[in-house]
Amino acid sequence: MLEVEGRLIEIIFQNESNGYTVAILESPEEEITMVGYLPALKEGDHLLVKGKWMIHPVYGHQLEVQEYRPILPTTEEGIIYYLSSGILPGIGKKMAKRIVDHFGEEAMEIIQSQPHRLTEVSGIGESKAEAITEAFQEQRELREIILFLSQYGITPNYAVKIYKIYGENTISTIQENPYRLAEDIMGIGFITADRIAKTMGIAANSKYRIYAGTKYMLNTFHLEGHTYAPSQMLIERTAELLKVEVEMVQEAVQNLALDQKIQIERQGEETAVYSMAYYYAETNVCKKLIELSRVKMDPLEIDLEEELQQLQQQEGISLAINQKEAVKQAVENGILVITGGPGTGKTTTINTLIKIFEKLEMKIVLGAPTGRASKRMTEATGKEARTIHRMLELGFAEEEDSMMFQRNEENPLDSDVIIIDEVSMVDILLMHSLMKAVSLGTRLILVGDADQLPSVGAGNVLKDIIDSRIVKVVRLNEIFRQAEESMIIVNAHKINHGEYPLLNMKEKDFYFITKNQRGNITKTVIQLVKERLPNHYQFDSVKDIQVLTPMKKGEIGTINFNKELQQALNPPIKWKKEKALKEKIFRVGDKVMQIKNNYTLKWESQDPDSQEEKGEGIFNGDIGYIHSIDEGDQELKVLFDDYRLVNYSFSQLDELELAYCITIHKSQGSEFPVVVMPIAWGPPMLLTRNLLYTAITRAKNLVVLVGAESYLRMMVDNDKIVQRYSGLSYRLNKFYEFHFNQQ
Ligand SMILES: Nc1ncnc2c1ncn2[C@@H]1O[C@H](COP(=O)(O)OP(=O)(O)OP(=O)(O)O)[C@@H](O)[C@H]1O
Repeated sequence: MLEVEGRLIEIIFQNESNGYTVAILESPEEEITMVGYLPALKEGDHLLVKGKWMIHPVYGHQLEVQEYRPILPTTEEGIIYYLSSGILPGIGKKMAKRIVDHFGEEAMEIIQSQPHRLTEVSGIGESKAEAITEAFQEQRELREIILFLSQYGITPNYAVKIYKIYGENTISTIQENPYRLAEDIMGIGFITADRIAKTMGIAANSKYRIYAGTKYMLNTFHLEGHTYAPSQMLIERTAELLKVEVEMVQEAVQNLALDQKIQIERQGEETAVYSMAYYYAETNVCKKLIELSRVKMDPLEIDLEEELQQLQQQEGISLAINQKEAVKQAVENGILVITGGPGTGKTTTINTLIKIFEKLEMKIVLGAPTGRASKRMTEATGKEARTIHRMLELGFAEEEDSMMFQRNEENPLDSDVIIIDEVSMVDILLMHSLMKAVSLGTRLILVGDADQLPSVGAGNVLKDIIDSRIVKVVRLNEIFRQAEESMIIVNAHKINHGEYPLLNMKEKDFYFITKNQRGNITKTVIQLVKERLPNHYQFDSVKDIQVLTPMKKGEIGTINFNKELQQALNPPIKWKKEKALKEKIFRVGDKVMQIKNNYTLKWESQDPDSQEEKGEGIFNGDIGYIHSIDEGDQELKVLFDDYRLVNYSFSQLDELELAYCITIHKSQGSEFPVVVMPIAWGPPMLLTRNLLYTAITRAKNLVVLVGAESYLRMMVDNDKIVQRYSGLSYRLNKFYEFHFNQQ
């Protein structure tokens, strides 16, 4: 291998995320073009590089760098160049020259080992000497760290993040226990830390590895939706992952519990293992639910019966018994759950409650877990509803650099009544945050359909509360005549009860098109979306019709459908700009979805009548359209909800996905005029009753299912709900039994 020492005089190109660089190195003999992964280098750096020559078809001779090491310059000229290159604060060319005039070729050595001597140079006082020494030290450390970590495939961006946390101890910390990276650095997980550890020669049965592996596995349970892991299962899965003895993991679990890193709790027959955050969330939610359910609310200064009479007359409706019951309980209790399927009058009940509380000039706050659900709630009630995150004022705390809710036990929501819709989507951590911000004496009304898919995050919150006997629950089970007109609603209830839906009734809104082959299913879905439904019903192919599917992969998965639908609805045209990202292509006009909550993404309103001109936050599940693509600025703009325009830098595009077709899981909390869904074979855990139920209840005007009826029946019959390990209902029931026995 060739070895060259020289000074980097020009960086021609540098990819910030992976450090790939093309640069010119000036060696005593010649100027060399070098290429390779050379992260965090700056012009002026002195390097020793090792590599080999290659000939690029366009650029000619280049040195392909395989290894490099920053070295300190040794010649006087080199030292002046280095010191004045901007790396050190307050040193320009003149000062650099003065330092070198004073110390000669020893200058670098002196700055490193006897920095106090810098004050010998005229113009450098104590504080300046200190600042120079510190910056010099930092530069050197950072570079050493970047180099050290690059051996393990860690990009410079992460190296800088790691350095910020461990500082000068970075290398020793990682050498001692690389698994700390997984705990301390956002974005580095157990798998990466384990790879580093292996390269470093850390033994497979090292206690650090087993601790970290156990925590990783526990977190995997949380990601799968469980608030705890059954102890035996956790131990076995971890031992299998790490390929170590079960006894070793058993010991690790005990030690982690002794160190209060995890919590072990006996729940009846089960031994439950919790991460601390989930343990606190679950126990505190439980405690708050009990407190809220026991508050004695002051009676309202109205005659409720009379008020309801008047309201019913005004609105021209007669509330069902259970709706009236819901209103009464909401008034009398600190907390109430109102649950029911589609068309059972939940929204009507919410509206009645709002009118009653407003008449008494009580302060009401409305919220829902997602952007789309809160928008729907706003439309249905005529009152502003916000996402729970907004309601709790998520923001940067002054002294922290992480996001926190500004509404909490010290600064609770200022409201007499809080109504939350679509509670089935609220997970245990969000419920915990909400509970903290509700003060006793406020009426909390939770509304939702417990038969929808459970929350994406861990927990079974709504179902557990309903099963608990602690919190008052009113079930709405009457389907109103108006709602009964709709086969979507009738069939949703049928499916929920395990009955097969009625298909293809004349002049109705629920259709099944039989296609037995997958290729034909895809073709038919595309025809429906592109031509048949728009021609027959005047629906807009892109804005009104949503294709939903259980899965991502395969012929009827989102990836394939999006490719096909994009080609059919928004094909490439010469003047239409596009941006390719891995396998995806984003094109102007494409329908896209934000796939994670981003609270800091800024939007500007395009609607002159809108009250808010700008704001922040685009949420998981928000759907928009690509408005423009600018290669020069490396930006792509998306218009959400017809008025919020958002700039995505190209590096943020992994937050977006094409949304002509989305998974049913992602559709939770949203509604669309038309839902088209392929029905075909898939993994049985995906072909379930409540997935089908969730899919069809997303449609307001029309459902079209395309595929084989046998699979439709299979879905209706498959009422297996993947069990979620959650201790909320156990805890609430324990309290109930205890309390009951006391009385
Ligand atoms: N007491 C009532 N008498 C007559 N019609 C009613 C009554 N309550 C609700 N409805 C009507 O039934 C339909 C469904 O009611 P609503 O929208 O309140 O139900 P929902 O449970 O919120 O439904 P979804 O979950 O589908 O939004 C509406 O058309 C509504 O006007």
